[in-house]
Amino acid sequence: MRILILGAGKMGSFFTDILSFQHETAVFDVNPHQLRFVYNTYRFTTLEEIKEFEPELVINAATVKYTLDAFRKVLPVLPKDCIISDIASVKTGLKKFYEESGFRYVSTHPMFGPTFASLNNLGSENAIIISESDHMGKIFFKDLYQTLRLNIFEYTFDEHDETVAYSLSIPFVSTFVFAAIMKHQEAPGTTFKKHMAIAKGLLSEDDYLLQEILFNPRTPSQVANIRTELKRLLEIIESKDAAGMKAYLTKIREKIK
Ligand SMILES: NC(=O)c1ccc[n+]([C@@H]2O[C@H](COP(=O)([O-])OP(=O)(O)OC[C@H]3O[C@@H](n4cnc5c(N)ncnc54)[C@H](O)[C@@H]3O)[C@@H](O)[C@H]2O)c1
Ligand SMILES: O=C(O)C(=O)C[C@]1(C(=O)O)C=C[C@@H](O)C=C1
Repeated sequence: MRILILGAGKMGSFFTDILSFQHETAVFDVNPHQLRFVYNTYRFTTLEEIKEFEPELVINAATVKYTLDAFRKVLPVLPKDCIISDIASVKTGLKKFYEESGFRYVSTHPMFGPTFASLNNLGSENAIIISESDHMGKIFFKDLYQTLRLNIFEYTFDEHDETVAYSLSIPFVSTFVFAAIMKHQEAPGTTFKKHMAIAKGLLSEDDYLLQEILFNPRTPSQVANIRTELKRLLEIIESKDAAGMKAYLTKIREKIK
């Protein structure tokens, strides 16, 4: 299959890497320097090259802020039967865009990235496939993700946004709060070091990616739960309420079972 990948960043180079052995791949990036890090693939910098390549599938791995721009730029040079796809962490605006595009589409979200996951062992990682997607497109990504041993879940666009509002924003916000009150530690303990590693990894991610995950309309109510729990915890701590503490620990241990 002829596959065009938009964006030669963290995820684009990963997808190029895994697809280039079985498919004819090409990578297009607006920043030609990024193309130095992709191998065994065509490296495109112009729309003419894309047109000539006649891709059958496009995987949009451009910076999340530019997902729609990247599509809009290449759509005019794609064959009409090409399937377009994205792997964006935030699906805002995509459903409408796809429906109006006239192209078959498939939207998925690999719930991992190179910051924390080991990309050569993804057996404990997950991927979401959006159920509104085209049948053939879904089959392609199901096969690919199965080959990577990922656990696959099928959600609608709405269910995806709801899940992400919880499963990304809660750890993100907890980590931001940890970082916000951070003081340099000369002799940190193990738990501190683990939190610190997460904070450093997370804060190395693209600002816009972090922002868009938190600006998901469903996020504020999730973050408000953190405030409620912190208030309760502070009451227990300030009043040295041993029974309250025990009950609280029992409650939260149940939660993580
Ligand atoms: N990083 C992660 O952990 C992760 C995980 C899952 C999904 N995603 C999603 O993958 C996508 C890419 O994220 P990333 O972390 O690889 O980003 P990245 O910043 O590492 O790379 C993005 C690349 O896109 C290029 N680009 C920008 N505009 C472009 C355009 N119009 N056309 C072509 N290329 C363009 C940039 O030059 C850059 O090389 C995003 O949609 C993100 O939400 C990221
Ligand atoms: O970079 C990583 O390894 C991640 O874990 C990335 C992570 C996450 O924080 O869970 C961040 C954004 C995604 O869309 C999916 C996963």
